[in-house]
Amino acid sequence: MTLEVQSVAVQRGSVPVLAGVDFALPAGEALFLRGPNGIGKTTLLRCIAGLQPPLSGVVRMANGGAATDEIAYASHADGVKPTLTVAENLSFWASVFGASGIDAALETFDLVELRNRAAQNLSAGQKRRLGLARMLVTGRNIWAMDEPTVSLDAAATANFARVVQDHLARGGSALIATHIDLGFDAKVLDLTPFKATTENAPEFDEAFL
Ligand SMILES: Nc1ncnc2c1ncn2[C@@H]1O[C@H](COP(=O)(O)OP(=O)(O)OP(=O)(O)O)[C@@H](O)[C@H]1O
Repeated sequence: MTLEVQSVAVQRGSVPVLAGVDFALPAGEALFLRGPNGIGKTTLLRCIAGLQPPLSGVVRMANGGAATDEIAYASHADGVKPTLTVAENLSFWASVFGASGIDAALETFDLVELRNRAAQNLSAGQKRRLGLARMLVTGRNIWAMDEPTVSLDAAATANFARVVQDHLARGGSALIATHIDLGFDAKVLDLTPFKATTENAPEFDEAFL
């Protein structure tokens, strides 16, 4: 269950952002994506999650399967439906992914007392916890997460780190764009050297600009 990213180039708004990104993410491991603001962490995660195609290169499972069938993606925007309650949001996602049961996810992210509150009435940190609880109910093996600890307090951040480590111990994997130290060891990929230039983004038509 290894995710392979091979020679991937990505663009945003028709402008090449990264080129030549290569890594493998085996089961049981996490990889932290780092780099300065605007380097392309979000763009790369969106590509790996299947929300936009790569300019070139390949994202796939080592066993030949489709990566998009294995990945659950938590974006900046949380993917939370504002008018549904906490429980309804999680039940909705459980049904989308064919999983059953939301109780463990509610407990894990300290959402039990908030289960009947509309998501639009949650605080920023509570909403973020709901977005992360969604990862659990998908039943997916690979969690791709973009700045998952934004708005979380210290206790919730530590809890999130434990949840990810439990996920890894069960054979899952995690690809996490984060500027903070989550307090557990994982490989780090600094994207700075992969910043696209017109030389290493050969499919970019400069005359288009
Ligand atoms: N909708 C858009 N249209 C055009 N360009 C965009 C769009 N969204 C982002 N960009 C640009 O694409 C580049 C990569 O942005 P991206 O959000 O992937 O970076 P990031 O590494 O995740 O940044 P941060 O650390 O600030 O979250 C940036 O230069 C950004 O300004």
